[in-house]
Amino acid sequence: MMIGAKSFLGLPIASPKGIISDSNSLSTNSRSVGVLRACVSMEGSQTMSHSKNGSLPELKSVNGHTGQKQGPLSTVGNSTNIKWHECPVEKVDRQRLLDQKGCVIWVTGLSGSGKSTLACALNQKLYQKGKLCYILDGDNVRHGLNRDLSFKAEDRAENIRRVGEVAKLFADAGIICIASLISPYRRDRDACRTLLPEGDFVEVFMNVPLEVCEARDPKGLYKLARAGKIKGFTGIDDPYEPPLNCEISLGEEGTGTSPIEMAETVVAYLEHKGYLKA
Ligand SMILES: Nc1ncnc2c1ncn2[C@@H]1O[C@H](COP(=O)(O)OS(=O)(=O)O)[C@@H](OP(=O)(O)O)[C@H]1O
Ligand SMILES: Nc1ncnc2c1ncn2[C@@H]1O[C@H](COP(=O)(O)OP(=O)(O)O)[C@@H](O)[C@H]1O
Repeated sequence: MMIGAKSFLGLPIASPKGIISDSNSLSTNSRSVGVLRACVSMEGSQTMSHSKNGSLPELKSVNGHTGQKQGPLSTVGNSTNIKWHECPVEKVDRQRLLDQKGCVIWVTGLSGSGKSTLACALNQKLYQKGKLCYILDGDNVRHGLNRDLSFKAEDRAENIRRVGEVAKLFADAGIICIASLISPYRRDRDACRTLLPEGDFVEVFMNVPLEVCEARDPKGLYKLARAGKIKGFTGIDDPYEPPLNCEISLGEEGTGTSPIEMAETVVAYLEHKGYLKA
């Protein structure tokens, strides 16, 4: 097992290069320091305050530019002559409205490891706390946006890239976006991580052995894969690369065994890192 799992606030988690055990260890952990810095800079750059009558927050930064495209023309990929469009209502303003910070909870693991179940339990827990979440589930996204993609390696990579970009937009909207996909390749997950500010990408590994996933087999897919009726099935005849530096590894001792306990572990992490307030 590549990840050490320890505890913070009495709950075990894995840290990028070892262990986060309590707030004292934050100063020695680069990613955690990054989170703290991000939080400080968010505080420092607030552009909203609540209006005197206590209703909607007021924008401080309105400067009359309400649709101007500024800056030079760019070329990005195959898109030529494009310009970035700024708006005075920014991420920090949306976060103040929602009283939370946008981020991406990236849930990775084998088919049957409990990704969708965790995503749903986590969404419910956060909803009960008045926090806005949205789930991007691999199975669901493949019904629409990614219906053109197969399960060969390059299509899985494109699947992850698109979901990573969409998740980034949700985080920019101030929403806690839960992306639950097998996402079997480290390189693809790491590429999504780099799309987001330090700390805003929380990788959650469903550390459930293949034998357990196969015994669950709720859709009968492992049986079909073993019978050779599905080719390139993750864990059977296609690879899964477990994370080396995830923030949370569920399935470790102390992270809980039920979906609700696992969701509580993730909520405690988000609370500890300051994502459940603006
Ligand atoms: N060959 C193969 N390998 C793995 N999974 C397969 C395959 N074919 C179909 N399925 C079903 O597709 C679901 C996984 O989709 P994802 O988008 O999460 O996969 S990936 O991230 O692109 O690898 C996965 O859902 P989960 O069981 O929820 O993980 C399966 O239902
Ligand atoms: N923590 C858990 N403990 C026991 N069974 C679970 C747990 N989480 C999910 N399951 C069960 O495992 C099966 C697969 O869960 P699912 O969330 O669909 O996995 P995935 O999305 O990774 O394919 C389902 O039958 C689900 O009820």
